Amino acid sequence: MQRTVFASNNAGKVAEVAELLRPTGHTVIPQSEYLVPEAEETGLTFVENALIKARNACHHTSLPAIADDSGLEVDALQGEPGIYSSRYAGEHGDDAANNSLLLGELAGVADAGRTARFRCVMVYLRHAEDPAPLICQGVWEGRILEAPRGAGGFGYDPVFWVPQEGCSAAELPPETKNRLSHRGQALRALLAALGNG
Ligand SMILES: O=c1nc[nH]c2c1ncn2[C@H]1C[C@H](O)[C@@H](COP(=O)(O)OP(=O)(O)OP(=O)(O)O)O1
Ligand SMILES: [Mg+2]
Repeated sequence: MQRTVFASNNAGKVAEVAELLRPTGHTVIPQSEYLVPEAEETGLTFVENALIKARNACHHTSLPAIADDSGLEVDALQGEPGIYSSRYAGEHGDDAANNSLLLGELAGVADAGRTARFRCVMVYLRHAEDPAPLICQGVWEGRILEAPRGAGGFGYDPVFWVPQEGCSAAELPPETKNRLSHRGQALRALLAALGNG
C-alpha cells in the first residue's frame, strides 16, 4: 500500500486514520495535498458514496485511494440520518447544527429508545477503473445522549454515549476511540484484506 491517497476532506477522519496506520508503517496522503476537487455524494448507500469518493481521488491523482463513507443510524428515527449524516441540518459538515437538530428530534424519547450506531464503509481502489474494489465495514453501537458531552473527536461524538466506557465518544482518548470505533474496525479489516493485517 504505497503512496495511497485518503479521499476525505474531514480533518477528524484524516487524524484517526493516520493514527491507526502509524504502527503499520503505512501512510496515506490526504486528498487536499493533491487539490482533489470534492466529489458529489450522489449514492444511495455508504458503499456507493465511498466508491464515488475513492474513484474521484484515483482519477485526479493516478494513485490508489482509500475512502471512508460513514454516518449515524438512530433507531427512533428509522435509521436517519444515515448516509445523510453530514447534511442532516442542511449545510454539509455543520456538526453543531446537526447535533442540535438530532437532539431536538429525540426530545422526549426515553433512554431505552435512544439506541444508535455509527457505521463506516471503507473502500480501496487500486485505480479509477478498478473492477474489484476492497470493501470493508465497521459498526459501533451506542445511545444518543440528551445533551452534548466532551470536546474531543468530531461530528456526532459529543452526543454518542459509549456504554462500555461510560462516557461520550468525545470524552474518549483518541486511542480508545480508534480501538472501538466503526472506523477502526473497518480500517483494520481493510488492512487485513490487503495482506497487511
Ligand atoms: O467517528 C465519528 N464520530 C462522529 N461523527 C461521525 C463519525 N464518523 C462519521 N461521523 C459523522 C460525521 C458526518 O456528519 C458523517 C460522515 O459523512 P461523510 O460524508 O462520510 O464524511 P464527511 O463529509 O465529513 O467527509 P468526506 O466525505 O470528505 O470523507 O457522519
Ligand atoms: Mg462527505
